[in-house]
Amino acid sequence: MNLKYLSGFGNEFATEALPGALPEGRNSPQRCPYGLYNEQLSGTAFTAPRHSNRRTWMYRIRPAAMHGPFSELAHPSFHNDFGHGPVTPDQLRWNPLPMPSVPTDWLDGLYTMAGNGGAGWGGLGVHLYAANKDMDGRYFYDADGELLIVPQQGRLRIATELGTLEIEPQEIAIIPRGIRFSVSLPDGSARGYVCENFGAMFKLPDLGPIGSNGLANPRDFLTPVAAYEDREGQFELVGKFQGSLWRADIGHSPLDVVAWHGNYAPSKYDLRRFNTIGSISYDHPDPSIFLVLHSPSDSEGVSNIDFVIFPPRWLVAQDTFRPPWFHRNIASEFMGLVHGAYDAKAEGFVPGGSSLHNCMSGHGPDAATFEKATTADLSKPDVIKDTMAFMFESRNVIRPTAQALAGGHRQRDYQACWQGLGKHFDPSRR
Ligand SMILES: O=C(O)Cc1cc(O)ccc1O
Ligand SMILES: [Fe+2]
Repeated sequence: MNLKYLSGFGNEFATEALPGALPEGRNSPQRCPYGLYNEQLSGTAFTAPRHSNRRTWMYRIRPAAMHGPFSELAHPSFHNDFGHGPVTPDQLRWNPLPMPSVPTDWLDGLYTMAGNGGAGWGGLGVHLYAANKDMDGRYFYDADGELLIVPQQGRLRIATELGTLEIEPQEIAIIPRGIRFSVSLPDGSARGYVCENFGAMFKLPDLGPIGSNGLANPRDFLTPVAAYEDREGQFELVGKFQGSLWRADIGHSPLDVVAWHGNYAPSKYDLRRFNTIGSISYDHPDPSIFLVLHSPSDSEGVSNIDFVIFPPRWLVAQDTFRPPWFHRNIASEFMGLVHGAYDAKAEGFVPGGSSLHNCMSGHGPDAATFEKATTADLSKPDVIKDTMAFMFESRNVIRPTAQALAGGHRQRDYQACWQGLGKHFDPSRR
């Protein structure tokens, strides 16, 4: 099936899977076309300013209220328990999660690595997934946060209330809080990362002196057209609410929206479309130049989450150490690698792997990268090809979970990558 999309970031979209299913000139007619129910889904306060107000009107076969009672659902590895006690300032790194050895769907395959805050007070959850089974007859929604899904291996077909989107590695999907969806795996298995955003919805950054184009361009965000399932059976609805999972029986597919209009909708974006901007004179700019999306906080210029990528690009800066510099930040950085190699790490940071450098913990290029970059011939440009790393950066410390710290995929020798850095200081030589 060829999927159809509407183009634009946060636009007012209108789409119908049956002609005339969207009422004209009003949202709540006495009777909706085709015997549908209407329902509003609000993602922001009713009175939020117009430029940030997000809501969608759905015309559906049955209202979302129709399901059995919820009971708590145990999940061994997906949660928002980021701990309260001491947290190590160590630099941390992990290998990819092993693929499951038993049939595991996307929801069951979620594994929480780190996070801060929670539903209602902002922050983020950082999760991995590794799955090998479709969520057949299972539907999920997250009442706690918006989901930014970053596949690393295998495509995801995400059937949502508002239509179906498919993403492959180097693409991302954004699923707004509360939207119900079900994930299937066209390649049979899949692995990747999820950022659960407890704060303000992701938006495109202002461009300042860059001008009116550049970085992620709004027209490259794609939202699915309306598509509905008219399907009855013994299905399961799983909700994430206040950090816990809840399940309810549901006798029909909740993906039964025949038409909708509004600006609160899932979207996808191909990271390869990012218009990368960098230095063409000297020095390595701050990584904010690679900002794709951010979740703002109440303090101007300080993000709840910055989603930053490190895409293929040319490095031409003169008299410059071209890779990322050594640094310590007020912000905390969780990184993942979707494809290829990352320019600050010669080895050890592998596709599907993760690293965490928290507030004020020193980090930067490993010894091999430092050696290479300080002796490189700068008369020629370097081209960084076949790479796609990303960072979830947060204003608050990203606390690793107990399972991530104890996990078999943790690289306990990570700090060794800096121990080979030689002492080059010589007071007699400038
Ligand atoms: O730590 C990292 O590798 C990410 C990063 C990259 C960069 O170019 C500058 C700062 C920064 O935190
Ligand atoms: Fe960093």
